[in-house]
This record gives sequence, structure tokens and C-alpha cells, in this order.
Amino acid sequence: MPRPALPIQDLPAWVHLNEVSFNQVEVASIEGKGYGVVCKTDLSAGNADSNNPALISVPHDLVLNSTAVSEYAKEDKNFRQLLDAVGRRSGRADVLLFLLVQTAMTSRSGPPLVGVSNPWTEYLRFLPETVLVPTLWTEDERLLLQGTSLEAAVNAKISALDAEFAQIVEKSSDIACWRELLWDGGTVSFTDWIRLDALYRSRCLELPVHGESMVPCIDMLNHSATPSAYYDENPQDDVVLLLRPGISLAEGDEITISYGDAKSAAEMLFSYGFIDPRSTADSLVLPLSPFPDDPLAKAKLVAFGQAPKIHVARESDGSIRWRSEFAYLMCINEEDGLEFRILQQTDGAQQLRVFWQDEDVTDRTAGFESLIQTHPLAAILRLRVVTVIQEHLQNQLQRLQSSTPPNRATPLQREDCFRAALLLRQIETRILDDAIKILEQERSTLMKDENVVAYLGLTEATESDQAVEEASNEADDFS
Ligand SMILES: C[S@@+](CC[C@H](N)C(=O)[O-])C[C@H]1O[C@@H](n2cnc3c(N)ncnc32)[C@H](O)[C@@H]1O
Repeated sequence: MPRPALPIQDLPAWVHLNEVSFNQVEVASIEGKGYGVVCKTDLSAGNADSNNPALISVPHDLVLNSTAVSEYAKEDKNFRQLLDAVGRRSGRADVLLFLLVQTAMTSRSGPPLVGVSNPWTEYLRFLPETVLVPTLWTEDERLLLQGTSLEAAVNAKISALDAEFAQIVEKSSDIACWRELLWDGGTVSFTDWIRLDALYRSRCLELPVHGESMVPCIDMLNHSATPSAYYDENPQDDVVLLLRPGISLAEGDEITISYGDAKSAAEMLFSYGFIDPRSTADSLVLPLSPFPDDPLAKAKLVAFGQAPKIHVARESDGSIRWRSEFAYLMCINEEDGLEFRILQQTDGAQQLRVFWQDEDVTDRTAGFESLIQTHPLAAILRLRVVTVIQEHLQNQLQRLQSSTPPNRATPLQREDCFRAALLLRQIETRILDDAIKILEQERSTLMKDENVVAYLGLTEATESDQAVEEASNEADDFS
């Protein structure tokens, strides 16, 4: 449901009312980035952190995280009832539930039927109506992600958000006052939930003391690969924005922070809706599944205990590294010395244990790369893993290349989404190409390993013996 947004010109009044301090800086429109923070005068920082006054200081009681949501719940018994029924599963989900209630409160005209107004009720109305993260892209725009590592990730996220929202609708509908505020008359919808998730992901900060939190006003700072400022918590737990030592800025210059330089292009696009190639790690993460015909597939997945993945990254010296802990477990079998046993515990419960060469390695299922080193067929096992990873990356590259979009965005695709997807596709194509090459080199080297040669020779001999035997059996049958 459309709800009135507040013009950014009203932010100084909110800032004043809530005792946030802005020192020689202001929020302004920044071309291509929405709002940002700019200098109202020339600024320069000394060389030591401690000498630099805070450009923005936000009182700690405005910081929004799961602890703050619990505090709000103490003051509002209706919200406490809702949080007890629906929330307390994760910090993120509690903050989103709190923001959903603020959204519903501002969607109705007149005083809220339920819910207590607080600084966030109004601050939320300064935030953008949309963010360019792919969970908020249209179906036509999401087609641009076909073949990239984000294709499956975005679909999975939308399904997870759908399940979260369905649960909120179901559980809160049992509470009359919340049913009336949230659902009667369609005050909020799934689109609001996706938007709040996007706002949370793109605006939450990792505070040094209080961890993952949303901080009003500090969340107006844009990212740069060469940031001029950083945030911190002072001894009073207030969040402060400080110029980096030695930085000089002129009046009107934008002040920026870093959103991190270890995130891949896919992660940047997923979390913030843009890619800055100067500050992204050249890396890629893909999901991996066990062989569909592996009778031990389910046991392997349970024993591994995490979602199996392939990580590929370019190191600072340009070399490509890959790792996939599950690929080793995926490529070994009973005849190699892998065994699953169900142990009965004293309390009657059953436990799945994993044995490798008769040793219990249940706690080391992510460590098979080193566990196989002492196996007489170590080179063969590594060859299997390298082959699986190479095939997987080749399939991914093929999907990426076979779904290349036309040269320009269609009328149903926003230009920014088109450009971001194209950049992601270029980055991922390059890294997949390079990774496939180094896997091929390793495969060729392994194929020359004397143990591999002997093993493959033996396998071929056995197979041709079997073929001769089968042929003679067939001949027997014919006769
Ligand atoms: C924490 S908010 C920053 C304030 C935001 N620009 C606004 O208008 O409210 C993060 C969002 O700002 C935008 N943004 C930040 N840095 C950017 C950059 N370097 N290039 C493009 N967009 C950027 C992205 O939309 C991102 O999701």
C-alpha cells in the first residue's frame, strides 16, 4: 500500500528532535546513488584518529538491533505479545518485524490503533521506496541473472522470505489487534516484507561493540573503494562518524565509508544493489549437490551438516584458488574406506557416525582433503574431485554463455539492473574461464601420476576383461 514518504528537507528537524548531531555535514542527493552525506565546508583531518571531532554522532538509544527491539517490547505490551508469538528467532527477523509494525502504523491515517510511535516510525519514511537489490527486481530483470551465481541464490532468498512472511501472517492473525492493524484492509503486504529485508541488508552496519545494527543517519553514507570516513562507537556507546586520518575534503564533496572489500561482485549486488569493481573480491560461490545416483548421498549431506559449495577466488598475485570440502566426501565411497554407522546412545537416541579407514571422523567431515592424503589412492581421489569441480564449472559457464542477454535493456528492464547484471556476468565468466583452465592443468598432471596410470590401466584391463566375458556370454546366449 502506498504510504507518504517524508522529504529529505525534513530530516534536520528529525535530527534535532532526536539529538543526533551533524557537524559541518548534511544529507544531500548524489547523482546515481540516492542520498549521501556531503561537507558543508572544507574539512581536513589530523593524522591521529583521536584528534578528529565526530562529523555525525548518533545517541546509542537510536541504534536498532535485536536488543533494542526487546527494549521496545518491554514498553509496549501489544508488541511484546506479537514478538513472543512471531519473533525471537533471529536478530534480523526481530528488527524486520519491528519495522513492519512501523510501516503499518504510518500506512493508516489517524492515530495508530496499536503500536507505540518511536523515532524509527518517522525515520523509516525518509528511506527509499525501493533498493536495486535483485530480490526487488522484476521477473524480466531477474532473467538477466540466468547462469550467474545469483540465479539460484535470489530464487532461494525469495522463497525463504515468502515462508517467513506466511508464518508472520498465520501467527499474528490469531491476535485480534495485530490482525486489524496489519492485515484487515491489506495495510502491509509481502512486497513490504521484501522491501524491509532489502533495506535491512543494504543499510545494516557491523558495529565494533554492538554487532549487526541499523543506525539512522549513518546509514545515509554511500560506499567508496577509497573512503574518506569510518564509523565507530565511542565510550558512551554512541555511534560516531569520523574522518580518516590525513583526509582533506572541499565544501560539497561527498563523504564515503567502505562497505568492505572482501565481498564478491555477486554479494555486493545481492546486498547493496550495485557492484564497485575496484573494491570487490574476484571470487565466486556455487552450490554443489551430491551425485543423484549415490546411495550414500543423503548420509553424506547429513554428516556434512552445511550447504555444499564450491568457492573460487583470485588471489592478489592473480592465481586462482578453489576449494570445496564437500566435493571430497562426494567423491569417496565404501570401497575407498568410507563407512556410515548408526550408533545407539544410552538415552535411546540414534547418532550418525562417519568412519574413514576405520577411524571415526564424524567431527572432520569438512576435512577430507587432508584425510585422503595418506590413502594409497590419494591421487585418484583428487583426480575425481578435480574432474567433478571442472565439470561443474564448465556447466555453469555454458549456462552463463548460452543465456547472454541482448545488447541493451528491454523496456521492461531498468538500465541500472541491466548494467549491474552485465558486469556480474563479465566478472563471473572471466573467473570461471580461468578456474577451468587451472583445473585442466591439474587434471593433466594427475593423469600422468604413476599411481593414476597404474590404476587406470588396471581399471581398463578389468573393464575389457568384463567386456570379453560379457561378449562371450552373449555369444553363448545366441548359440
Ligand atoms: C546505506 S545506503 C546509503 C544511502 C542511500 N544512498 C540512500 O539514498 O538512502 C546503501 C545504498 O546506497 C546506494 N549506494 C551506496 N554506495 C553506492 C555506490 N558507490 N554506487 C551506487 N550506489 C550506492 C545503494 O543503493 C545502496 O543499497
